[in-house]
Amino acid sequence: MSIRVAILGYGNLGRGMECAVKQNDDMELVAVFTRRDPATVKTLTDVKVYNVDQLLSMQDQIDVLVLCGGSATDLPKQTAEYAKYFNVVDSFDTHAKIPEHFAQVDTAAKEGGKVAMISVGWDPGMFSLNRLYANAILRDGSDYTFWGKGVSQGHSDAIRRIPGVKDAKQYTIPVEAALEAVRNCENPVLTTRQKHTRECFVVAEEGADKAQIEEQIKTMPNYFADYDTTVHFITEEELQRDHAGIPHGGFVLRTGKTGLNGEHDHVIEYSLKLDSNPEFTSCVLTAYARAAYRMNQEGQNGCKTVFDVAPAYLSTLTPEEMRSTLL
Ligand SMILES: NC(=O)C1=CN([C@@H]2O[C@H](COP(=O)(O)OP(=O)(O)OC[C@H]3O[C@@H](n4cnc5c(N)ncnc54)[C@H](OP(=O)(O)O)[C@@H]3O)[C@@H](O)[C@H]2O)C=CC1
Ligand SMILES: N[C@@H](C[C@H]1CC(C(=O)O)=NO1)C(=O)O
Repeated sequence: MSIRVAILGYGNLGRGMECAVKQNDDMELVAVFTRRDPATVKTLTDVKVYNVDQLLSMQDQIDVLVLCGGSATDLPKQTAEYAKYFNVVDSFDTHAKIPEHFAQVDTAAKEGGKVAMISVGWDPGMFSLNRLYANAILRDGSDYTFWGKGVSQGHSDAIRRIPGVKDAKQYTIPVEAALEAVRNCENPVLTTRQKHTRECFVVAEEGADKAQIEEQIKTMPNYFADYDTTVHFITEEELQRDHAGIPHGGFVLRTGKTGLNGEHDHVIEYSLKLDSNPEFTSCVLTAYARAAYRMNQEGQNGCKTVFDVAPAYLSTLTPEEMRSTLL
């Protein structure tokens, strides 16, 4: 029997989920839910679209609800709200607020006897896993994470939530000299500001106060305050013409030493090069949706992160197939 998946929130990630579920023949997409008028939401497939006020009435038709809202303002409310009723997966990526989000979602999921997986994606998500593996293995070392150059969906979403902003895209740009020093095993000590810069392209509403929008972006805690940030105001046409894609990627690196006197240097590197940040992130969400369903079927409940999920839960392979093909 297929795992019945539903989506709440139809934006870049929602469209990515629509594609990702189609690539998994043990799953079916049963519905898309939106806070808007369903008639205004045009999907890629013939999946039915409902307003979110229909969601609870369809509880018995859904095995896993994937929350595709924004981390800045949607997921802090929605994940805990629906974890009481559904197995849920979200991509919450406001790193500084993950402990608080975990606590709220854990209470809700335990109350409902459901599994809730938070902060699933690539960072947080796959990059988190690789930071943990590298740190556990190379005990004497230094960790580094670099993103881009590419479009951060979380940062773009955060800008779009500012009053007076009609649309926006944010590029994260690694400081090449910092990346080179890390790859040369120089083990540099780098501040947040020394690793990345951020460049924003913003379409302002007619008559909006651009100086105030720029100030709100540059001082935004957890997103921009600790970075050197540039803001460009452009037209909707220019945004569509010059910034239509959502590519991204990055590296997790750990450089470390072994030997009784640190005789030998080692570099662990995990990298991603993504044509579509939302479509890749949705593929990660889909694998963890499978895991959430299976873990709940075993009687597990409460909030989980990628650290709590044994890899076998993610795969469609049988244990024998895994042992014969992946070991
Ligand atoms: N952990 C990770 O590695 C990653 C995490 N993310 C997270 O995913 C989040 C979502 O990103 P993304 O999908 O790009 O955000 P979007 O802005 O595209 O969508 C967010 C929500 O906004 C609403 N929305 C979308 N389009 C419109 C529209 N035209 N008019 C009105 N409302 C609209 C939708 O809700 P509704 O349908 O209810 O209106 C949607 O769920 C990011 O904030 C980020 O935090 C993203 C990438 C990687
Ligand atoms: N969560 C990020 C995924 C990566 C990208 C990123 C950044 O560019 O700052 N941080 O983490 C996203 O929303 O795209």
